[in-house]
Amino acid sequence: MNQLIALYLSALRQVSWQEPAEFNFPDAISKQWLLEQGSLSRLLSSYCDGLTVDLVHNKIVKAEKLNHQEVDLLNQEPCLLRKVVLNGDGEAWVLGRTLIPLSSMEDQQHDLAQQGEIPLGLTVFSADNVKRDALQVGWANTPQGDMLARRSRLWMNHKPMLVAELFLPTAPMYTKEKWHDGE
Ligand SMILES: C=C(O[C@@H]1C=C(C(=O)O)C=C[C@H]1O)C(=O)O
Repeated sequence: MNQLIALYLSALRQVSWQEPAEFNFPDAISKQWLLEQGSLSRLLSSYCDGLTVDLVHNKIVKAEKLNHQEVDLLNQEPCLLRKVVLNGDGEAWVLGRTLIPLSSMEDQQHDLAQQGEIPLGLTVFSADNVKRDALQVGWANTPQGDMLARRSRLWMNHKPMLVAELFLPTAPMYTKEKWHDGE
């Protein structure tokens, strides 16, 4: 793994997560991005010609490796740990770290362990029953400066996964253009 990505992932793990109602959002645009309820992959796709995924990690972690918050939000059980970089037109925009309990991968239409370089959101949000909850936001203190991050639990067919996302400096969230309206 690229050393910078490893540092970003470590900063993402150390975010002190806050409730959106108590968070001081730097501006309205970042607030809209961080509170997005639909698929982030879809939203990012609307800002570029090609959204691509670099899969940097895709392995099972033991239940004991989860921290207290993760256990509270999921369960104490082994998970698939998936780490990706989402690139818009070749530029690294978002780093994603997802924990998918093994029980959440059972009885799904797709084998999430074989997701590879397809954005997870495209698969999850194609399911009939999708819900997002437990959304929290925060700052990641990285060697390149502070970057916004969020974490939420996605339910796919009533089974949870925990997705943390770090918005890298070139992400469209930080560009000051007007909020994209799909035109
Ligand atoms: C969870 C979503 O999918 C995105 C895709 C990810 C992946 O491919 O691993 C990780 C984080 C997300 O930003 C989404 O689109 O909302």
